Amino acid sequence: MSLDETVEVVIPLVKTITSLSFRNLNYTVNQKSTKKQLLKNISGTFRSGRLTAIMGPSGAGKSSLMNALSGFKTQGITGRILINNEVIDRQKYRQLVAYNTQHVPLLQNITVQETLHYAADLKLSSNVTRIHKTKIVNDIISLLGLEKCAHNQARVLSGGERKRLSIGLELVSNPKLLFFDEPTSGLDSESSYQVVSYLKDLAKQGRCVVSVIHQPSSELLELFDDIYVVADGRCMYQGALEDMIGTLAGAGFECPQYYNRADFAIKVASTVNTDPEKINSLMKQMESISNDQMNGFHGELNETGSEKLLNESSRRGSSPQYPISQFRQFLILTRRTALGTIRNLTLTRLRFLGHIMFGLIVGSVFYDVGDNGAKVLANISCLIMLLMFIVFSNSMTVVLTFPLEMAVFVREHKNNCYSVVAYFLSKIVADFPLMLAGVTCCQLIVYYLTGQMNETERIVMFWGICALMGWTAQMYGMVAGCICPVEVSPFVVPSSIVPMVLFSGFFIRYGELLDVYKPLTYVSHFRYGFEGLALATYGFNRTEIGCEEMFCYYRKSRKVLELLEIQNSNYWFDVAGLCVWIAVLHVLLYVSLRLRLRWTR
Ligand SMILES: Nc1ncnc2c1ncn2[C@@H]1O[C@H](COP(=O)(O)OP(=O)(O)OP(=O)(O)O)[C@@H](O)[C@H]1O
Repeated sequence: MSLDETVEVVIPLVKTITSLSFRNLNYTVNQKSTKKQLLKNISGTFRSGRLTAIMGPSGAGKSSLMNALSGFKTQGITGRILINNEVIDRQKYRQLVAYNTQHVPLLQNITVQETLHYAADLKLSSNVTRIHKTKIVNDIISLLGLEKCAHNQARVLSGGERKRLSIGLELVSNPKLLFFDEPTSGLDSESSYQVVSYLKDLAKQGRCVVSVIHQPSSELLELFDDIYVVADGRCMYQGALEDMIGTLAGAGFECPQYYNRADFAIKVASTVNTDPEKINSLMKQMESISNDQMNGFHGELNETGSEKLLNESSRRGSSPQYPISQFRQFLILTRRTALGTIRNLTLTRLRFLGHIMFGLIVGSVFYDVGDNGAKVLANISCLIMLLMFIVFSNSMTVVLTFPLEMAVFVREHKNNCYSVVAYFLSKIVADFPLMLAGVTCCQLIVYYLTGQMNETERIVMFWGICALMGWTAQMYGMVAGCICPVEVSPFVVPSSIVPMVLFSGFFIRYGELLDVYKPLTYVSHFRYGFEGLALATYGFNRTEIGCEEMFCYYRKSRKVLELLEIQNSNYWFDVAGLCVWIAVLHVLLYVSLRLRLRWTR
């Protein structure tokens, strides 16, 4: 943990949560050369069994408070978070909390029911039976009124349905603490009322439910028990809804008759800079209430036996980080990714048919050039074309689909659903077969239509290089999709691949390069791919090339190898070069996933 990460999260060892308190929370971010304080020594308490609304003007720090309390952000945050006045470790805290952010990313091609099932598989212990999980999922579907769309894929859901599904995802593990960031944004008044009613039901069942709410109608506001108003990163009011107007009036802010109470509170909070004296005294009053509450809880807990609870929890020992083993996580994620890929019919079909179409087009353009001494240059061009297609098609499709999956990965990993290793391995395994199938079809069509040598060893060697290039390209796309923002990666991938093509040995030979560029040929995976294909085609004791003309300059394959300056090259060296590339890209992908999580801390 870095030095500035001094949040002391006290994760309770107790089964029943009665209160979540936070003391002197500060949240500071670096902005250019300065530091900006988003939360300023803010304190408060949320009780279970009650639905609490966090309100405040835009930019007051509501989402920042949620991010800090949910543990989704840890960098730059200091202070204490206590549950039942006990300090708990971060790991346990994350297991108790569910955080529904404003925009929950969903896997587009998975249905509502499947999404909840996968969440149950990942979040519930493997001791929970399949039947029990199905019951939990069905209960959530009916609780949230999702029966009508249970078999719809996420991409066709309405805004309200998406919202309810995202809430359902948090309910699967029956968390004790639930945070929602504007769960009604984008919903009509009726859907908003429904969603907040669900939240109220959840709170009534004994959970601690806190929701940021933006300008609620009077009817919606009535559903909340407690209100927490944030103004400029500080607490301006906390307490019961019915006491709010009285408290504000006591501080000199009189609410006009028939005025919406939420609007009035936000209006008062907006005067934080214009009427600082009155607001400051209100904030001081709230701070002293917070202190009193903390002291009160401390007494309460001592009386009701927090010691007993602590002893009980230590007997139970510390719980593992994830509800299921990493191997099971890997299996579930692989299944889910594969299902998503198969369901993405447009892209999957396009990708597969694209390979076949390309094979047919290139094969017919370069028809029968493989064993023709007069068309050697055309055959070599065909090889580089094939490689370019394999690389661009496999890297670009991944680069466009990966970022959305990344958003899901970040959310689920932060929710303690699975490890980075499990996700990393599942991603590699699940995407591999489609790539291999496409590349195999494409290269076989090209190989036969262009009339290359019909020798098993050559066919296998040719296929091996194409498969390794496809694998390299796919990994390359994943790394770029993981590190770069989605607006940048479609540019980064082609523009970084083109220089590799330049040093492949096709456009300019090794001997013709300036000395300064020569080392780059060892870095270019196109060099290994192109050289490997050329050797599989013309190397390995291939002596004569067919010739239908009177004279063919490239009658001997040795001449072709000399033309390309690869007469002394070794096919297995090229295979090794590509394997090194693949290994490095795997390491890079793992590091990028970790970096991605770090950037969102
Ligand atoms: N990473 C960041 N770097 C710099 N400033 C930030 C960062 N995150 C948030 N802010 C700023 O902090 C302030 C509080 O942001 P926050 O999102 O918590 O406000 P909010 O009350 O949730 O607003 P809204 O109701 O508009 O969503 C805003 O002025 C915002 O611009």
